[in-house]
Amino acid sequence: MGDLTLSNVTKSFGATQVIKGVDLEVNDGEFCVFVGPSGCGKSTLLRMVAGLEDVTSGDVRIDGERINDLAPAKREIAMVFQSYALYPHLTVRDNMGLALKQAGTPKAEIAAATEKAAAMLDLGPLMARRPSELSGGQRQRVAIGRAIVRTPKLFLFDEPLSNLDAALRVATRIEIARLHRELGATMIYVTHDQVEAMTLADKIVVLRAGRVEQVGRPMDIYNDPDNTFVAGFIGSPQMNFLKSGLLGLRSDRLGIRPEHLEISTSAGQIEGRVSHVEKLGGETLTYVRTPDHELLTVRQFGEHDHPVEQAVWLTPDQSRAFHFDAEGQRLRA
Ligand SMILES: Nc1ncnc2c1ncn2[C@@H]1O[C@H](COP(=O)(O)OP(=O)(O)OP(=O)(O)O)[C@@H](O)[C@H]1O
Repeated sequence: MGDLTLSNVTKSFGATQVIKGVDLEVNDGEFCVFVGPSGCGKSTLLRMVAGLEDVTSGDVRIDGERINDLAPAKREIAMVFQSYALYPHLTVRDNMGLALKQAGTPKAEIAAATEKAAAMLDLGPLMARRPSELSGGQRQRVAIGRAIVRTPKLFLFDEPLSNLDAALRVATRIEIARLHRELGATMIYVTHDQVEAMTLADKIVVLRAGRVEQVGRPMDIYNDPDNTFVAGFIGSPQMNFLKSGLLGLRSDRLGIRPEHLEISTSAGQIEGRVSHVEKLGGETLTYVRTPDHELLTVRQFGEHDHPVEQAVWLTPDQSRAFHFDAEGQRLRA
C-alpha cells in the first residue's frame, strides 16, 4: 500500500511561510505530479514527505499513519534526485544494492533484487562499471534502479530529468512511465516542465506560491482550468488572454489556445501585425502584435508563410474559449 495524505500542511523558513496550508490525497498506485513555477514550493513539499524537512504544522500520513516525526529511513520511501547522488567508488551493482546491504538484507536477496531492477532498466551490461564510466542517462537509470530495489511504499522524484539532453529526457520519461505501469507503485514527481506533467501524471497538482491552485487529471486540467494561472501554465505554447470587452463579451478576460485562433489576411475580429514566425516542422507558430492585447500566438499545423509586419486579422473560435472574471477566476457557463 502507498496512500499519502497531506492535511493543512505548512512550512516556514524563519518568518517566511513557503507552504501555506496544503491538503492533498495521493491514492495507492497513483502517479502524482507536482508542477508549478520556480520557487512555488514543489521540492519543499516533496522533501517534507521524504522527511528531509520538518513539517511546521499539519499532518503527513502514509496509509493512515501520521509520519511527521518518523525518521526518513523508517518511512519506506525512495527518492530520486536531479543530481544522481551515486557513490563514485562503487560499481553500478554495489550502488544499487547499498541500501539493502545497510539494512542487513541477506546477500542472495540483494543479488536477486539488484538483477531484477537491472533487467527492468536494461542495466545488465553496465553492472560492473563505476558512475564515471556512464553517460548522464545511464547514471539516472542507476539512481532509479537504486530506488526500485528497495520496493518502497512511495517513490519520490525531484526533477530527475533536468540534467539530461532533450532526446534522453523523452526516452527516460517513457521509461519512467513504463516502470510505473510495471511496478504499480505510488509515485510523486516534481517538475516545472508541464509536458512531463501532462504525459506522466494520473493526477496533476498545480502549485503557486505555496498553495494548490488545482488538482486533477491532466486532460481535465487542460480542458477545464479553474483560473488564468492554471490555464496559462498548462499548455504549450501558452494560452492567449484577450480583453473580452473589446469583443463585445461580458466576461473580463477570454482565454483562447493558440490552435483555436484563426488567422486571415482579409477579415476577422482582431487586427494586428505579424511580429515573428516559428516554423517547427509539423506546425507553425505565428506571433501577432495587436494594439489592445499582448502578443498573441497562433498555431497552425503544417508550414505557413506570414511575412513579418504583414497585416492580419485574428478570430477566436468562441466555442473553444474560456471566460474569466477580473480576479482571473473561471466563469463557467
Ligand atoms: N532551506 C531554506 N531556507 C530558506 N528558504 C528556503 C529554503 N529552501 C527553500 N526555500 C524557499 O522556499 C520557497 C520554495 O522553494 P522550493 O525549492 O520548494 O521551490 P520549487 O518549487 O521546488 O522551485 P524550483 O522549481 O526552482 O526548484 C522558495 O522561495 C525558496 O527560496
